[in-house]
Amino acid sequence: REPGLPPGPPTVPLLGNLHIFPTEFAHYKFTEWARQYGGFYSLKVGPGTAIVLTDAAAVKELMDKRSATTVDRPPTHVAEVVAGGLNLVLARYTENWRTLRRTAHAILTPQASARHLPIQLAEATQLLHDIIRQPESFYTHIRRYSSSVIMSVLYGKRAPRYETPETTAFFKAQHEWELVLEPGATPPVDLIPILKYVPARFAKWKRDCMKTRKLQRDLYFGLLDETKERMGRGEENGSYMEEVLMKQAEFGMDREITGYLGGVLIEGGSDTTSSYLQSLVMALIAFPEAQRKAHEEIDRVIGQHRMPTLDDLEDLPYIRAMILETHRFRPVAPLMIPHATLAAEEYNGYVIPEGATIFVNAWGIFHDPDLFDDPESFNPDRYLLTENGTKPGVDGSNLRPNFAFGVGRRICPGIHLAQNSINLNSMNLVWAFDFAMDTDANGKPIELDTFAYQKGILTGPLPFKCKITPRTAEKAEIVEREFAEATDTFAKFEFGLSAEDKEFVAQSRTHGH
Ligand code: HEM
Repeated sequence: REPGLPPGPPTVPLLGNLHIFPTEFAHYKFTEWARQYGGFYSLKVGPGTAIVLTDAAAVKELMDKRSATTVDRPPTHVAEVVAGGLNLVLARYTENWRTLRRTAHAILTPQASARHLPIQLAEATQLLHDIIRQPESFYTHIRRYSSSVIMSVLYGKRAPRYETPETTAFFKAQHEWELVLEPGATPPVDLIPILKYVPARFAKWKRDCMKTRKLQRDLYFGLLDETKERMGRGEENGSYMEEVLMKQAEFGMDREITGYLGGVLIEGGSDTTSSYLQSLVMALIAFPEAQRKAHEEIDRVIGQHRMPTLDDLEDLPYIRAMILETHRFRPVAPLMIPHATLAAEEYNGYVIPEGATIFVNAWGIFHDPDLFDDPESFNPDRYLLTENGTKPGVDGSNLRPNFAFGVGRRICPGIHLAQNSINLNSMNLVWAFDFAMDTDANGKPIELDTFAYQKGILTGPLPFKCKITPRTAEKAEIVEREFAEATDTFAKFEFGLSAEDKEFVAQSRTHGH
């Protein structure tokens, strides 16, 4: 460790801390180290340096205030090979990133996101309808919901079933993408660049990258061309990619970059929202007292005879607190997405070198016992006591309610669309259902493992079993009625459906009536 760097675990020659660098669930190890070395420490990764921030004041200063220097991402050779540097999430600070970001920002404003509420509402009703019919498949129903919303919003084309071909193609491409991005899936090409030049026939990782590239391109450009053709026929339905295509010149987007913008937004929008909602269900089961309070509030404010609407949220402080608590309890991106520095910075008397990777340890901050009372408990009440859920008397002003969505110039551009989905579905799920642990053959409840999560930089619960029952017969009827009434909204997004999807739609509508 060079002099001037913040402290960190002892290093060994050449490797630095590489031999102890966690390859999965890194946020747990990073948090353990934070309790030992403090909220601002360094790790040596071979010749490179990584800084881990587990201190909200340091995050605010370095990531938000000095975001002009901390806006970069570390080099990821795999992302270069697979997406030609055009993946907005992983792109370095380049002209292409700026173009992608500007366009994403322009089409994802709060006002623009509000225009997509009708399809979000309709899809959220289908989610309740699907869970009523097949409660045991709630996990995939939630995944279908988020994938269908993002496809509808971007390309004006929905996914009535989990098995809808575009959804299946996306999940397949995404799975391959996650595999090649997994630490250890490739030799350390970013540390030892010469490895990039091994011919593909000797390097399986290169062939895997090319396979992923093809899967992504087939899907992204297929959807883009379909949107263009639909516009050519005069069948616009107000989707985001229509807007991008119309303003391509104004946004400075060519075909290549436009295709990847759509693709990365499907990626960013699908499993993040579904992981969040799956975590919420898990938390409500594991912490029945929180569920009881949420039920009590929603019964009191909404009553039994109508579904909640987004406007109701204002009158539902406990539900709002529950929504924030879910972001804290199980953040979808526990280490956010690593940033990197464009120039050296100084902080607290230490140096952060140019090109250092910066991990914002959201997990470690959200689970810090000095900030949060009993951080391992799911307890929405903490957000009724203070704005950021911190213990009364502790300074929580370096946090903010949208902290789980990232920092500085890289903050999630999908935040408004995502938060609308989260708000709507959180209210709906609590209003409609009782959630309980599954029982064994003797009727004994089977405890949930609330740490059974997927590996990866974005994470959500592994599939789990539980019992979901509609709270009243009347509520189940209201859902069926609303679902039937959403037919016209759905119809605008149901073009080019496969024969199976058409059949499914016809059947579920009859059922709805
Ligand atoms: C529960 C929902 C979501 C959560 C918690 C979430 C969280 C995050 C986080 C933590 C980051 C990294 C920010 C950083 O590097 O500082 C991020 C980036 C990003 N998110 Fe989201 N996100 C969600 C939904 C969405 C949706 C719906 C979209 C698309 C419509 C989206 C698109 C993106 C993109 C494109 C980036 C990369 C931005 C960049 O690097 O400039 N996300 N998100």
